[in-house]
Amino acid sequence: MIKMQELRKDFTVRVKAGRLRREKRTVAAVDGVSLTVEPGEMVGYIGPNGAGKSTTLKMLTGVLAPTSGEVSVFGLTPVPQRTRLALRIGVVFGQRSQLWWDLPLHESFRLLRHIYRVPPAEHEARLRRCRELLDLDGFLDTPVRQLSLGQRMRGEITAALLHGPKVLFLDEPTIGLDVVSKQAVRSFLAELGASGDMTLVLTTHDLADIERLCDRLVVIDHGRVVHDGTIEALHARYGSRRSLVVDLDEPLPPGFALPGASMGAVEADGHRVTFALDGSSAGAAVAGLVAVASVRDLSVVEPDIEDVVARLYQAG
Ligand SMILES: Nc1ncnc2c1ncn2[C@@H]1O[C@H](COP(=O)(O)OP(=O)(O)OP(=O)(O)O)[C@@H](O)[C@H]1O
Repeated sequence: MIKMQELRKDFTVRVKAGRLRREKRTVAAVDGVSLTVEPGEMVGYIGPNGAGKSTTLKMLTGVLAPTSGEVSVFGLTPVPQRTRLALRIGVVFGQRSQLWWDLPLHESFRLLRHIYRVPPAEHEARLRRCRELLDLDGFLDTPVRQLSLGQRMRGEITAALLHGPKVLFLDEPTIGLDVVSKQAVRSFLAELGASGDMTLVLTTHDLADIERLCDRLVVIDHGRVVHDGTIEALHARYGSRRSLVVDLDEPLPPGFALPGASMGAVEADGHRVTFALDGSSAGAAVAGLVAVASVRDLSVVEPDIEDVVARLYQAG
């Protein structure tokens, strides 16, 4: 459905070279990316600032022509076939609005129906679903320029879906949103993805988006793919482990060892101990522990994706 083969985008920039002189330099924003995305996948495309995420999305949606390599979406080449492609994809770029600034939100939706020539019944059905799930009714009559960022983003996502695309590209859909809007957007996208017939590619700096939404994580750095796989695969690659934190009535005896787990931090005079779960399940570790110690409280802590990704960026 989406194919990129050795995709590359160079920009020429002018950089300072001495007090007055400026010289031209070529920056490889995307440096040979090859990826295939199958129908129904939900792909998180992440990377540090300037890694090349937005540039990739712009090439996928026909905004920018690649310097070299190949890109196709539904078998269409985005730049020359941009109009045909636009009928089949939805695009949400935080900084570029597809809404009419001075018109009430519902007027933008009406105009989009005419532009895309969507049959009224289909338009109504899609809009109804978005109104319900994204809770739009409170601000449908408000001019777009008066909407909060979170309200506008909910409007943008609706606008991107009204013509019934099967692929949705989103660039930072939750950036700057308040907690409620963030939650609404995430739940909505999760439901959209769960339907199985929508392909979703999103860039984000918020890894909670990825954990909630994406079954595949592509990490890009300096224009190159440095990881492509599930979040679990990323944890496995970096040796991240779940940990078991226990509060004890009495400290453990000296030299205590728990099979399948290694002891980490010991705090509160030995009354709180953290074990990294190496191989065993949390249940087996807990059973081993309660057999020898009086456990007051415990929790299993999942590995932190922020940590793993930070390590990955550093390695990159
Ligand atoms: N129009 C442009 N002209 C010159 N350089 C550009 C242009 N657009 C992007 N770049 C450069 O290309 C590189 C990749 O930028 P891009 O916006 O794709 O990164 P990003 O991963 O989306 O970053 P961020 O997370 O900060 O949005 C950066 O070095 C950026 O400065």
